[in-house]
Amino acid sequence: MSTCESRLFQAAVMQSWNAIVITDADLTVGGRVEIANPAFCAMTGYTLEELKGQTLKRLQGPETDRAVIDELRICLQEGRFFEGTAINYRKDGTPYTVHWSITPVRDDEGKLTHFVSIQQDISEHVRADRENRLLARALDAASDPIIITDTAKRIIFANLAFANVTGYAVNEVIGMTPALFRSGEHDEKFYAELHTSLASGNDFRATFTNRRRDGSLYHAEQSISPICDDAGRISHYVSVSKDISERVDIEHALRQAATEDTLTGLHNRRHGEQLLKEAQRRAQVQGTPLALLVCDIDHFKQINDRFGHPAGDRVLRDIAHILRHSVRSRDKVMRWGGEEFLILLEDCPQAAAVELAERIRLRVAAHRDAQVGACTVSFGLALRKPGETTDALFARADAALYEAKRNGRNRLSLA
Ligand SMILES: Nc1nc2c(ncn2[C@@H]2O[C@H](COP(=O)(O)OP(=O)(O)OP(=O)(O)O)[C@@H](O)[C@H]2O)c(=O)[nH]1
Repeated sequence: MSTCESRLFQAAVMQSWNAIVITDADLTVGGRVEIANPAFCAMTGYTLEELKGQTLKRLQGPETDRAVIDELRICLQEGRFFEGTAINYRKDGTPYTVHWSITPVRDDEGKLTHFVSIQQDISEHVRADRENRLLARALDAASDPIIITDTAKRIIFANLAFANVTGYAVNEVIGMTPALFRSGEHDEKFYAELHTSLASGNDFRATFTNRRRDGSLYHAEQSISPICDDAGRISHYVSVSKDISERVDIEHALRQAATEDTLTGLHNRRHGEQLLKEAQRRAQVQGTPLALLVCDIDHFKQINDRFGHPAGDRVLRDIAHILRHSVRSRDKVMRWGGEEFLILLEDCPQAAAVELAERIRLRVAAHRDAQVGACTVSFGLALRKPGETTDALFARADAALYEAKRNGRNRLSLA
């Protein structure tokens, strides 16, 4: 090697960020330090003068892993390369975790002359790694579902509670976006609010309806918060949720029980009265037509008497089904009493209401129950007059129904 090259190598060793120490190969005492660069001195706290001629055993201490040292010794004795990690101690007694790679150096005759050890203090890395593992274990132990996503909305962490609630294994959701759990129950406005809130650095809290792996839905009270990096830029989002399906299901059942007729699934009378009042108010304000169609099954008592109550119930359900599937989606069909139904038609002119009643009449007449056979329905139709109350409107529709019954049934009568 030329003098110039030698100078260059020396400069490289001295300026290296990695700690470099070179010992002789006399393993009877343990290899004495010949060269140590400034990074090594800074790491250990010893000066070159203090290290020179000494073995590196002085860096070992109570927590130094004996097994690693034994393996190191065997490797060096056999003149092999060694790589390993152990705890060493600085001059002031503080421990640090060091990673070594030690290369044996031989002379022209192949005789071992030195060992070059390149070392790195990885204490910070080990500490951060331990802390990360502890945090991951803590998140896993949390009973509430937690996920962390990156800015591309990809899931980078999901805890066990999340896996339990969704039915997905943790590794199945890593790399996916939360769109995987979309139920279709939320409109675009909901997601727009979510994105606006998070993009402006605010938390977003809402009750989400999500889809599990098996397709079933669950309800979660979810809080999503942005997490910022050291530069203050949003780098991740953490979502903590609480499965509230049981509560939502109970609330839903209670709401249904309060508003729905159990036999037919139509709006019940109590809820129907409220819907009627709301429709009447809208018609009043907007000046739009409001039609009320009262529909009653003809001779229903005879059906009960001849075929029994269960057959009567079946007919009620079938006719309710026909009514519901004959109207527009915005129309309201209610079970008003035993065999009497009310159809509320907002913004519906008389001709359209008459046409609808006729359509229903024909469909009911065409329907055959295996036991009961065919049955018919009669209608009374009233169109709201300006300023008319719901009671007065209903009374006129009911009177028209009475008229239809009196005139032979299976027909519509106009108020
Ligand atoms: N199966 C069954 N029957 C019911 C239910 N609610 C009321 N009813 C019966 O419906 C029948 C109604 O009889 P009516 O009011 O005399 O009327 P109708 O026999 O249909 O005669 P018209 O209306 O004049 O054609 C009664 O026998 C009630 O007991 C129900 O939920 N299920």
